[in-house]
Amino acid sequence: MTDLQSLDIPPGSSHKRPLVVMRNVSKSFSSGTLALSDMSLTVEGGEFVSLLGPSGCGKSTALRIIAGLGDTTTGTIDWPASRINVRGLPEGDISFVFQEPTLMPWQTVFGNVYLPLRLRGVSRAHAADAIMTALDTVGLKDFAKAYPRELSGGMKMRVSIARALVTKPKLLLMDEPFAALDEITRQKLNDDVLKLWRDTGITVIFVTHSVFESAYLANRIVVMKARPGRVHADFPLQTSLERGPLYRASEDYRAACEKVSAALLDAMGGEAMEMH
Ligand SMILES: Nc1ncnc2c1ncn2[C@@H]1O[C@H](COP(=O)(O)OP(=O)(O)OP(=O)(O)O)[C@@H](O)[C@H]1O
Repeated sequence: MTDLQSLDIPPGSSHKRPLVVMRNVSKSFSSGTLALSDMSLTVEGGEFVSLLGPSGCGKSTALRIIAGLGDTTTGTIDWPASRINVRGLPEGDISFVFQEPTLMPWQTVFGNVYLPLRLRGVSRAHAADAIMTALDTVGLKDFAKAYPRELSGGMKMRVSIARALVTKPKLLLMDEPFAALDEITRQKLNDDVLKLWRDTGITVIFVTHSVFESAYLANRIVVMKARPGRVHADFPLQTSLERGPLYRASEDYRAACEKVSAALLDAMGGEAMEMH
């Protein structure tokens, strides 16, 4: 095992400047709901951060604000390592994967993955290599001509991930992407995302309700507290094991689940919590 692997840091990742810095962000909706209050979070290049917390604590709101899909009421989002466009966003550097795969049923897998490049004016012929590489990354190279209706739920989610990767983003934002899938498919996709993270050095912020999923995936856990949403705990999860079947059966993983679970329980003020 190399030194990098033992530190659980993917090769090729940059640790010089933070990728994104969220400073004292508050968000009020017109309904009067204060969804986030004074939230600060700095994410370094190459991290796999899991954002975890009780329902309604503002996880999706925080992720959407980072993606530029919603404004802050107060506070700032900075991108020290990126070139910023006129909208204040490192547009090409961010991709978002939602809970639903949101594929266009009338388009093939290839056509669905092409969408972000089509929106940038790239011709189909010029985009073809990037599309096939993204499909290869998620194991769907042989399904380029298939339509979404021919795919299982897990395969549709893979297409959604390929579509997010086709622009080669630095930061992948994932909002409970596997919550609707069965447990075996979810575990398989967890392994696929880990492989992707290790192979590419991409930075991931992954929202989940699941203690088990966050303890399996992340090398940093950020637990949020509700009403109003804010960061309650922020800690690293390190292991000398590569995340995979051995890790899933290990004492390190059991201890990680316990640690994450205790932090979540604390964020919920000791309310009864079901582990899932
Ligand atoms: N567009 C909106 N308009 C008004 N209120 C909103 C809007 N979006 C979210 N909220 C409210 O903001 C708070 C935070 O919501 P958010 O969806 O970010 O939480 P969450 O932690 O992602 O929840 P969950 O885990 O249930 O998905 C909630 O009280 C929610 O009702």
